[in-house]
Amino acid sequence: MKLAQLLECLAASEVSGDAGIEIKSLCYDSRKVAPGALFFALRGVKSDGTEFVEAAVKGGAVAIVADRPCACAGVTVVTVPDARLAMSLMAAAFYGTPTRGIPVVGITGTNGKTTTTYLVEGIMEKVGVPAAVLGTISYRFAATDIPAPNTTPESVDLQRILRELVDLGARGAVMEVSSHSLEQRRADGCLFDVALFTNLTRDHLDYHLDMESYFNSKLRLFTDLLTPSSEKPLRRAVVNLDDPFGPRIAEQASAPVLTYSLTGKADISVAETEFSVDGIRCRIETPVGEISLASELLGRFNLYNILAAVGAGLALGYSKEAIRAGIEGHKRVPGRLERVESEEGITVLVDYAHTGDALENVLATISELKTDRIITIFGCGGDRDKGKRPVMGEIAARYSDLAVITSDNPRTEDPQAILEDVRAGILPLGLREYSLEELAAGLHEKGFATIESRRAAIRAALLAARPGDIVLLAGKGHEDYQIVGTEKFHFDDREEAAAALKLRG
Ligand SMILES: CC(=O)N[C@H]1[C@@H](OP(=O)(O)OP(=O)(O)OC[C@H]2O[C@@H](n3ccc(=O)[nH]c3=O)[C@H](O)[C@@H]2O)O[C@H](CO)[C@@H](O)[C@@H]1O[C@H](C)C(=O)N[C@@H](C)C(=O)N[C@H](CCC(=O)O)C(=O)O
Ligand SMILES: Nc1ncnc2c1ncn2[C@@H]1O[C@H](COP(=O)(O)OP(=O)(O)OP(=O)(O)O)[C@@H](O)[C@H]1O
Repeated sequence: MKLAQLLECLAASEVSGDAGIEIKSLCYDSRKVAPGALFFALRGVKSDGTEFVEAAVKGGAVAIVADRPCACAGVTVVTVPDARLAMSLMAAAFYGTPTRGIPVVGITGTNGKTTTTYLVEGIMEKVGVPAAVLGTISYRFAATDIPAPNTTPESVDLQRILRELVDLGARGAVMEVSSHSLEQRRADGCLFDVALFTNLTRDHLDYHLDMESYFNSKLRLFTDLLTPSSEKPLRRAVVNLDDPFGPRIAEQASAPVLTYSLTGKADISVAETEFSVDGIRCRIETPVGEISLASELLGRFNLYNILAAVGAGLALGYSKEAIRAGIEGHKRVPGRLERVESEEGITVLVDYAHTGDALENVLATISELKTDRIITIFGCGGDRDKGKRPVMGEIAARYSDLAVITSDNPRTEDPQAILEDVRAGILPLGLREYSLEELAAGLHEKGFATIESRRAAIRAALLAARPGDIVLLAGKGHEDYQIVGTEKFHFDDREEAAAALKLRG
């Protein structure tokens, strides 16, 4: 494609050099540049892309886009007000705007994005719209499953992947849109029909600095994303009114809003609910009538995800029947309260919760289900935030009949030292501390244990469990590895739990 053609999608640009040159690829990293590429010099957290212009040209770049003066002999230089925004819009144009003409749902929020994307995918499937799904777990469509280094890929990668999946037959798209990506304008260039807000809790403040900036990043999905053309502005916003930030999003959204709530007045609300270890049964009131459904998803926060998906389905104009069937038949969400089959009536759940907040959230949800005892196996990563260790210890012990502290990617730290940091949060509770041998003899009173090997911990916990108990394996979720030192070993909580259940005989 000619550079001049690509420039048509930008409102402002200044070109020095030949705009008639052919652009063969787009690139934002000089280490990956190919001959004929257009190189975007981006401002980064660690470095400044303009420092790599020479390297990019050496690698074959034929033109540069930058938002600061950046002279480079022999290549065309395009100066724009915002290089990241220009990159998004030009990437969409380069890949033929893959989101044009298909329904596209963008989901943002601190929690619930992954689960909600899977539910919306299920609904789309029921109306004959096979959808591409992009998020934390992978970027996928049909048999194509591309590993996801980021929740929302960089715009050049995002548009390329969307093009690939649409060419494979995707007729819709459901995307998790992270706050980082909104701040860095990775999603401008996507034509969203529906923007959905789940919730906003404290997270990522190392990057966004304060809650207000974090909120403002999320808000961009509902207000001022730019697209290569104005052909399809946002059609509908779907907003969780129970979150304190929800009403602010609803007020400022640029499209008509569909609200949902579990506790108050909203367009979508719940008339009846029943939570159990088998799932959720509920009767949902919507502007087009009631939807009664049963889902295998567990707990209150998944009811929020269901309401969000109902909102997306209604916003797209789908029937109540398709919405019900899509949610009831949804696919397993890897590592999000994912069940491991047990024939003995023990509910074994694998969840990705690896922060204090997430762990408390999951445990509070599980506690609402009618069960016997709760056993939690968890750990904290090495070479990462040490402050959360005692906090997670205290939370796990408070909610559980048995909390088993174990390893979760110790990396280059001494695993025992990490376990000690977690244990320090439990000791003040004065609970009984079980040794491995004592645990083998049975769990007689509330307590905790410290078992360094995650495999041994899972086995000990599952041997101590009895029918009616819930056993939560927290932290790893869909991850299938354990990092010890600098080595990565295969380790999958779901496989380990299945093997441990077999040992019960
Ligand atoms: C903190 C953050 O978001 N970083 C993003 C940022 O990287 P950076 O600022 O560190 O880049 P940098 O190293 O300073 O380099 C600046 C520029 O020079 C380029 N460069 C650098 C070195 C070189 O030799 N040559 C070269 O061209 C880099 O490719 C970059 O374009 O700009 C890069 C290019 O746009 C992004 O790829 C990168 O995302 C990294 C991969 C990342 O991990 N981001 C995470 C935090 C993220 O986005 N997470 C969210 C989900 C969060 C959640 O919900 O959990 C996500 O959507 O995944
Ligand atoms: N609506 C919700 N509110 C609060 N917590 C939730 C909600 N939905 C899921 N969770 C829990 O939060 C964690 C993340 O869930 P999920 O993966 O669906 O969200 P996410 O926004 O995609 O987060 P991530 O990008 O970290 O995967 C899991 O531990 C899950 O059990």
